[in-house]
Amino acid sequence: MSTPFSLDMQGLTKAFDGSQILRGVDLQLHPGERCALIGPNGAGKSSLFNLVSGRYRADSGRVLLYGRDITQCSPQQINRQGLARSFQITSLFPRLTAFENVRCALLWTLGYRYAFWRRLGQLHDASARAQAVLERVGLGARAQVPAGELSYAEQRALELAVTIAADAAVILLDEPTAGMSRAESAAMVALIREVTVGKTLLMVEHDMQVVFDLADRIAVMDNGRVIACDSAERIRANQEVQALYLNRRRHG
Ligand SMILES: Nc1ncnc2c1ncn2[C@@H]1O[C@H](COP(=O)(O)OP(=O)(O)OP(=O)(O)O)[C@@H](O)[C@H]1O
Repeated sequence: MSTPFSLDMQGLTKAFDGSQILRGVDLQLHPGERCALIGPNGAGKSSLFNLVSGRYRADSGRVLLYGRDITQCSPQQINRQGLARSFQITSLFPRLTAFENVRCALLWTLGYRYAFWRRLGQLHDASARAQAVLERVGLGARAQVPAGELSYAEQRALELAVTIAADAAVILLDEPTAGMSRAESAAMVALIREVTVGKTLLMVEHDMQVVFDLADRIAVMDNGRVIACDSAERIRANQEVQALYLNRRRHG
């Protein structure tokens, strides 16, 4: 059955040790749109990412990727079906070069898709692609530098390269500009915009400047639910969202 949604989250719930963390998350994303996921600490944003990318199993509800149910799939199966989640810097291999890190990610995604993966031609393809992806994120000249020796901003760009390497249609980024200076953050926003053209982006982000610069829609999570998902203008005017952030300021 055809679906207008690239990513469709329906009634997702998850509890840990008896405490309900996700309480019925509904969120639908269209192909080609960029959506920022915001909300207070503990709202459930990372848990939702973990669930959509297969790291956690939902207690109930469904996740559809271009209409295909991926709720019970493993992270690698989900990845191979076209959803990539950003790896944190901590999951880069610091002693491997930038090039080797991207190539490893490609092999992980593609490795089982082709029966004759070990054929030299395909290894060569992966190498060429890894270099091309590094060029795209501005790290072409840094390809042979160990990841651990790159600057912080370069490591974040490498993290992005690793995420987009296999050309997934749906990309989940977790605070891609956290810890960056304003200038680095602006450069990262430009880069993300460029590499996600035509793709679906769901991005957890606390920096509202980045959110407003990049997102077509903003989804607001609170207490395990998406309470609103709309344009920046409408989210700003949304009374429930205003109350959430005003309350935080008063109590936080
Ligand atoms: N594996 C787990 N086991 C137990 N509790 C968990 C687990 N993962 C998340 N939680 C709990 O779920 C709640 C929501 O956390 P989550 O990290 O999803 O929120 P968040 O919106 O991403 O917050 P932040 O913005 O601070 O990262 C927290 O109370 C957290 O302790």
